Amino acid sequence: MIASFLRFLRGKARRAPPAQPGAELAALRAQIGAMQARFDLIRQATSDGLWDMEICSPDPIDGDNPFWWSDQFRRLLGYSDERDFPNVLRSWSSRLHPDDAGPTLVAFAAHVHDRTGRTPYDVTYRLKCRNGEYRWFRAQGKTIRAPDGTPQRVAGALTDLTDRNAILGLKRFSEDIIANLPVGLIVADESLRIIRVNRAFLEIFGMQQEGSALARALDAVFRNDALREEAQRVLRDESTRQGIATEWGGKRLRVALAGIRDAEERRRLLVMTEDVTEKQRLREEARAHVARQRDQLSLLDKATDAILVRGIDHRIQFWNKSAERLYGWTSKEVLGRSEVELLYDEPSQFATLTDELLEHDEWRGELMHRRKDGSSFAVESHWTLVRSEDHQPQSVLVINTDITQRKATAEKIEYLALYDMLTGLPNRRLFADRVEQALMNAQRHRRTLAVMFMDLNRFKEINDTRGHGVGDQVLVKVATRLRAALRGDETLARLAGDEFVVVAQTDDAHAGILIAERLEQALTDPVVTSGGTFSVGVSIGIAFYPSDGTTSEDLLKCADIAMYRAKATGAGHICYRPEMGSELAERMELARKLQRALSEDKLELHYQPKVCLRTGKLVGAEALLRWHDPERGWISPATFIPVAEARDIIGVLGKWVLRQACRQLKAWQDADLASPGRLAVNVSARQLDEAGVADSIQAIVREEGLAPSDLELELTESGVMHHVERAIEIMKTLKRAGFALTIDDFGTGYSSLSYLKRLPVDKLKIDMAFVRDMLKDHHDRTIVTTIIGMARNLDLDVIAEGVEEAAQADTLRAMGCDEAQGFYFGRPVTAEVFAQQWLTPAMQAVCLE
Ligand SMILES: Nc1nc2c(ncn2[C@@H]2O[C@@H]3COP(=O)(O)O[C@H]4[C@@H](O)[C@H](n5cnc6c(=O)[nH]c(N)nc65)O[C@@H]4COP(=O)(O)O[C@H]3[C@H]2O)c(=O)[nH]1
Repeated sequence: MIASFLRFLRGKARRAPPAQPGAELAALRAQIGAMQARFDLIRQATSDGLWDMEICSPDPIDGDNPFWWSDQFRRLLGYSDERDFPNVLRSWSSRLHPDDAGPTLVAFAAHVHDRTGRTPYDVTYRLKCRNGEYRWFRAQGKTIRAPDGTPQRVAGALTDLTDRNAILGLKRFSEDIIANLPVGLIVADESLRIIRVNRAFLEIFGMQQEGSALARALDAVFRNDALREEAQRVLRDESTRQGIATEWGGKRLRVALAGIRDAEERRRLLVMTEDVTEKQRLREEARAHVARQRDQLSLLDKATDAILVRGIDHRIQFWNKSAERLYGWTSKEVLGRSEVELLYDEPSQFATLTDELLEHDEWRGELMHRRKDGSSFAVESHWTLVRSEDHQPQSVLVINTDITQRKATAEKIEYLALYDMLTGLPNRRLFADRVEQALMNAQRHRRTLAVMFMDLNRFKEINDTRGHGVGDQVLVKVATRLRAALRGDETLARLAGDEFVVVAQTDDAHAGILIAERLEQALTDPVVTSGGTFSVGVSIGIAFYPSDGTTSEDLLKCADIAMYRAKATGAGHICYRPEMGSELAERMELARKLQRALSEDKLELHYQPKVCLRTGKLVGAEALLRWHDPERGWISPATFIPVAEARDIIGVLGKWVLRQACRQLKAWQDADLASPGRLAVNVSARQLDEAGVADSIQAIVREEGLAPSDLELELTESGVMHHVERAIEIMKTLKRAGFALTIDDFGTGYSSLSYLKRLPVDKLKIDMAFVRDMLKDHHDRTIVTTIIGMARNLDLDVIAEGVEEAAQADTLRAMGCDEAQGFYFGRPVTAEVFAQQWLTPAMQAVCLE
């Protein structure tokens, strides 16, 4: 525009016709003044900057070329006067943007030099303003040339593009935004007619941009009148309304309305529609996921195991309720803290295990962990490495089970496997191990080993009569005493019941015997329990390595055999001898058979008469036990009674005999027969060891309907002397109860006169060994005479047993013996035979003449 104006100016100037010089000059001045005025008007009115350069240099882009700039030109760049922006080309060229300077100057030079005038000058470039900011300008120019094309001057205008570009760009930008918005957008007029619609809207509703579809578009949004009314209200009030939920073709839509005004102040309705189907699906999925997770977490909370999740940085991310209970820290206290610092005393172990986990993705094992209160406890820990989708380690799921109880149980099981619960002593298994070790040691150092088998003497009876509680107390106290009697390298164990064993390194057999004596000594004092005080003796069998055996089984067996011998003989301890082996086997077999015979009621009593030597009349009978074994025939009580004593069968056996004898006597009494007198029953020395023996004897007699005075109890002299004090006590009780008491086998037990005086007995029975040979053996005769004299002095009756001949009976009568018993008067016979022979009136006395 400016260029054409310049053209017009120049054209006019050139076309002015020659006139009168004065008038012409005046006209010309007037014309120039008018043109100047018009030019000034244009210059001031235009927003463009004007420029002009006279070409006086061959190089049009020489910086020193004089240039004219209009004030507006300077103003566009922020300058106000010529001093800041001198009238030379450099003022302009030096302010070109470095990227634009080259092309611009080239275009300028090309235009000026092109004599044909066909190269236009119309360029866009950036110029630096006074405030340092670059602004876009469009420059258009035109070169005025001589007729031969030589450029004479070049002038043009500069238009500021920056603001215009910004407006146009903003418009384009906003249109781009609207077009590319993922939200469907409609602009509607006041009648709710669509003015504009964007692509997203059409996509949401599956429409093409054509009239009928667009007409339906609003219907699609405003499916109900309420919504339409709402839209009109928003339009009217220029308000906004968001979050309106509606549906279209199975899609869930969220609509927002806004009432606005356009540039011309007309009311417009913006309808923004978002397809939230997928978003809502994802939200619902996320909600379900969260709910699921919450459920899972609550399940994890219900788990009895401590479950935690730690990050790869070891910091705790999850901590369930059981973990809170187990460790004492709440979830709040531990989240974000390092598991290793919290639970581990040994971080190095944690580091090693973490390396293992990273290698194998899993680790399981036992660990010691720390609680909040500082206490340590054992856990079984299971670690699982959780990896991300790209297989990078992400976190570790840890499940910890408290195994304190399990470990304690395992330890207890282990303890029970090796130790006796009651006494805390090693049991059979551990003892066998210890013997094996001792054997290896003894072999290596060529030493002797003593293995001792011990059995308590009165234990079964204590257990039976006072109950297991008291029996246990006895065992515990005995164990304590035996242990105290041993040295540290001597092992004591309890095998079962009242069986204890010892293994000890010894220099010789004598050293072994000394240990046994120490053990016996330990039990000399009575054992005091809540159920009574008991004298508990012990029988000890000793076997030596290597003389008696080289294995633990052999040594124990030999010691066991020796123990039975000790028990049978009443000796405290006995060392094993090879011949004991077979004897024991036989005795054990016998004991087994005896027990069976007793339980099967295969035993019976025979009765032997006792006769008054003076009158020849029956004064009583002795009940004698008989056992007929189908294989071995009749077995003598002299054989099986010691076995019964050694095997603790004697208590039961004795009671059976007493009860049978009582029943028989009662039967005779109840029958219309002559009185058999007192019935004598043998009481074994071992029976006296039983607790409450006096009570049980009385009870049986009472139960069978007899009086103690109906019975005579025979106790062997040796048996009484075995535990004389105790025997005296029991005998006193029995005597007080009314039983007649006789010392059996008198003369064999070495009882001293002092003891004899204290024994509350009625009668002495001279052992048949003296009676048998008294007529031939002067020595025996003297003994018999002495015993009879002693009895007289002590005011006791005396009876002789084993009287087989009349001469013996005569002699005994002559000696002053009161009664006699023996084959001469009658053999032991069954109850029926005895009744026939002795209890019918005619048979009441034997003829002594
Ligand atoms: N050679 C010979 N022997 C005669 C004569 N008169 C009796 N005998 C036997 O001598 C033993 C007498 O019994 P004892 O001295 O109490 O000796 C008894 C007694 O100590 C014990 N005994 C027998 N029965 C019982 C019982 O029920 N309980 C207990 N604890 N011991 C019993 O067994 C021992 C042996 O009993 P038995 O074999 O029955 O032997 C009986 C009897 O059969 C005779 O003139 N000549």
